[in-house]
Amino acid sequence: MSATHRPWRSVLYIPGSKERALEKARGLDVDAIIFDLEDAVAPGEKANARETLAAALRVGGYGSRAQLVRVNGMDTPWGGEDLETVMDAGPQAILLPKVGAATDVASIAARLDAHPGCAETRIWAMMETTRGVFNAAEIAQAPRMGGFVIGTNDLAAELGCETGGDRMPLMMALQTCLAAARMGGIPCVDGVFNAFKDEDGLRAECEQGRALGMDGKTLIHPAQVAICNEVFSPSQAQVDTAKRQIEAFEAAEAQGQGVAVLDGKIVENLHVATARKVLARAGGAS
Ligand SMILES: CC(C)(COP(=O)(O)OP(=O)(O)OC[C@H]1O[C@@H](n2cnc3c(N)ncnc32)[C@H](O)[C@@H]1OP(=O)(O)O)[C@@H](O)C(=O)NCCC(=O)NCCSC(=O)C[C@H](O)C(=O)O
Ligand SMILES: [Mg+2]
Repeated sequence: MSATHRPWRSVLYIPGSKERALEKARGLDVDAIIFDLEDAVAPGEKANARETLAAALRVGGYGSRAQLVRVNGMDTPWGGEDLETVMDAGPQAILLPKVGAATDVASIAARLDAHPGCAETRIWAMMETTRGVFNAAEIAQAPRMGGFVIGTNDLAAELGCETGGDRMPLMMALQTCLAAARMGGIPCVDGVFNAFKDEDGLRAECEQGRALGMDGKTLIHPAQVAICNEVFSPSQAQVDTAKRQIEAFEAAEAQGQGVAVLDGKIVENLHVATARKVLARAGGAS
């Protein structure tokens, strides 16, 4: 399934060091998993996490959930070894932290090009630095680029802004990254909601992310999954309309028409593209 035609509603971080969580994720109703070697893993656990994660990836069992591995930055003592270990597993995607420019991505893409097991591996970018925000458009079009994950914690820390409430201080960064992702034709997944026991707060932030146009949200705890899937899933009425729009357009096309009419409204190519995205968002992992 291509990145643009699959759901990205719920994207769960799992610390690479936690065997129990790695096991539990095989049964969770999430669209994607971020296996984390970066911030969820303490410095003293980095080497152990790398091996624990490599073993879990070899065993597999994550079904149709998309799988991203977040490595440590290449400017840290761990990034290089993370990348070597992860490349040997032939991952679907590598998530780079604190991407500041397209060249950060291009240098990793060149290393993937040289690795025989990584022909299909995509690179995702954590958008969580002010430099990254201002270079978002070029990053979205970097080689092998698969999508953006917003890092609201790092962004807020660098900006020195407050994160609670309506996230107004982050809005320029969120919308800039989202617009760049749309220009590059890649998914954009919102940042985490830290207070994982606050269901109302999570729901409100999911709704805000959906209203902004985010494809989904990153999560830190299994208890956040159901609310996130619910908010980012289209309603049954939206799914039905999307299916009918596609059918109507295909029927019109078969008769040599470029435009269909459904319920008194025109259906053109762009509506069909939106309808297909609605159906993609309605999908789930298994
Ligand atoms: C937040 C946690 C530390 C809480 O852990 P814990 O107290 O162990 O939670 P529970 O006892 O409630 O766990 C219940 C069961 O769920 C499993 N579990 C917990 N978390 C996960 C998970 N993320 N994935 C899969 N399974 C999980 C436990 O193993 C329990 O299972 P069972 O034994 O069957 O009952 C913890 O949730 C956690 O570590 N979360 C991940 C934190 C993380 O990944 N942080 C880094 C990513 S966020 C980030 O970096 C943001 C970004 O970069 C930015 O800048 O914004
Ligand atoms: Mg971060």
